[in-house]
Amino acid sequence: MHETLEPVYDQVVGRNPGEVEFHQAVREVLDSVGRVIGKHPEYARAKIIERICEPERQITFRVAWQDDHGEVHINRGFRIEFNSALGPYKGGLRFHPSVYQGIVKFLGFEQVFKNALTGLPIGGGKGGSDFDPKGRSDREIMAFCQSFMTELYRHLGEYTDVPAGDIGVGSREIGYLFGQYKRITNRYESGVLTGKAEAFGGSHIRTEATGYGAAFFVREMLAARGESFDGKRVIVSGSGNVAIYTMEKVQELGGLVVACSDSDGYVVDESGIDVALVKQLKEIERGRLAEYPSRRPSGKHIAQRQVWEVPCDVAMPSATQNEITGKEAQLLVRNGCIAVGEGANMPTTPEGIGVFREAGVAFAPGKAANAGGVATSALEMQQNASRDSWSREFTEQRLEQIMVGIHARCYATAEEYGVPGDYTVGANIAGFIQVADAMLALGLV
Ligand SMILES: NC(=O)C1=CN([C@@H]2O[C@H](COP(=O)(O)OP(=O)(O)OC[C@H]3O[C@@H](n4cnc5c(N)ncnc54)[C@H](O)[C@@H]3O)[C@@H](O)[C@H]2O)C=CC1
Ligand SMILES: O=C(O)CCC(=O)C(=O)O
Repeated sequence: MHETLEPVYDQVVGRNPGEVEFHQAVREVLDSVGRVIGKHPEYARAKIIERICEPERQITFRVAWQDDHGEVHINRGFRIEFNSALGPYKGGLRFHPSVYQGIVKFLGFEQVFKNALTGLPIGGGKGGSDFDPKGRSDREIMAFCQSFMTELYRHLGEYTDVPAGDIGVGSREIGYLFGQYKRITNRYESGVLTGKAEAFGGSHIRTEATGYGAAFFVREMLAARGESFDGKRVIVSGSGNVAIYTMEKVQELGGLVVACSDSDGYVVDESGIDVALVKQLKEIERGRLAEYPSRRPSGKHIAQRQVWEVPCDVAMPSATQNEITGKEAQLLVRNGCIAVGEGANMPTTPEGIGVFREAGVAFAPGKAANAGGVATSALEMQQNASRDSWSREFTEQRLEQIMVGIHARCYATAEEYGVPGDYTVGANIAGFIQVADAMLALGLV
């Protein structure tokens, strides 16, 4: 890290004790932007880096709700409104028992740079709760969402803060959240949430966007090395929203997806993962991957092991943070992996990234590779603002153009700063400069 940034990092650690994921995300960005500091003394004078690491607003609240047996539960809700220099705070909500301030803050911080990379007018934020949706009935999910929104609504607005989904939050939850927002405010404010169902203001392709976008980004990254998905063995972690649509698009682009996972283990299917079956198991039955082989005998379920042990050419981590440490990265490299595209947010630890860098593996960081989701959310906001609804084909074309553009921008920035092919540095610097310039222009606020 640039020597002038060490004290900034120490201050972040001191002011946010115990929030290790947030520290990790900040360190990665500061490691990259040290290259910018010498060229732009105006950023240091205006303390842009110190300001960019401090959320504009942090909201924590109680969420009380009742289960189907009448028992009362208390969860904690969060919204980190990180940076609004480029537009309203924009970023998803995560419902998972592991959620605490440090996770929401790291996600909000990453979101600021990711959203800048899309080139669209959106600031960065993130939220969620330690609520565990696993095994809950529809009515319980609705009760939780209504209670969550009953507090959060006062902080939201299409020009203020616009949440969407993330782990544990999909179009069902967004529907319940929107319904409660509309009821409390008596406003049909379509653009206040994205990821809505197409029946009431949702955009075509938003469901698919993060996964499709990640596949487009990796296609571009492979092309930059004279490679393609054609005939490549691909493994994907997770089997949720991002994983499913990553697999779907990779297969369309000629890759052979041979494995995917959930928190109980993984499925390997040498004839190619049946994505329609994974959708049925996960999106409709809300069940487990362990049931896959009983419906498709070419598949084998390996319990309590990690998908990274399956040999592949391309790995696309699409479940959660820190799932590839140095150890898993070494295993992937040993087994011949040549490219990694992060569908999840921060799934690779700094040690893992180091292993890939050393081995010359093409590596697409989440804040670039998974930006298609939030970019399509911004397209949803555009459609809502103009009371319009675009076709599926047109929306997917826009998504593809945006991903090609993000790839080109990260690639060119890495070259400009003397680290050709390093998309981590390219993404961090390109996103940072855009936000920093806007912050300078907006004055000391
Ligand atoms: N939904 C979206 O549009 C976007 C999501 N992301 C990121 O993609 C990742 C996946 O999100 P979604 O697919 O939306 O969520 P999801 O809830 O649809 O699926 C999550 C998947 O990850 C697995 N998983 C979650 N926590 C885990 C843990 N602690 N250990 C092992 N497996 C775990 C689950 O079993 C599930 O298969 C997250 O990192 C999220 O932040 C990034 C950009 C946009
Ligand atoms: O679509 C959005 O607003 C949020 C997507 C998101 O949470 C993410 O990019 O991590």
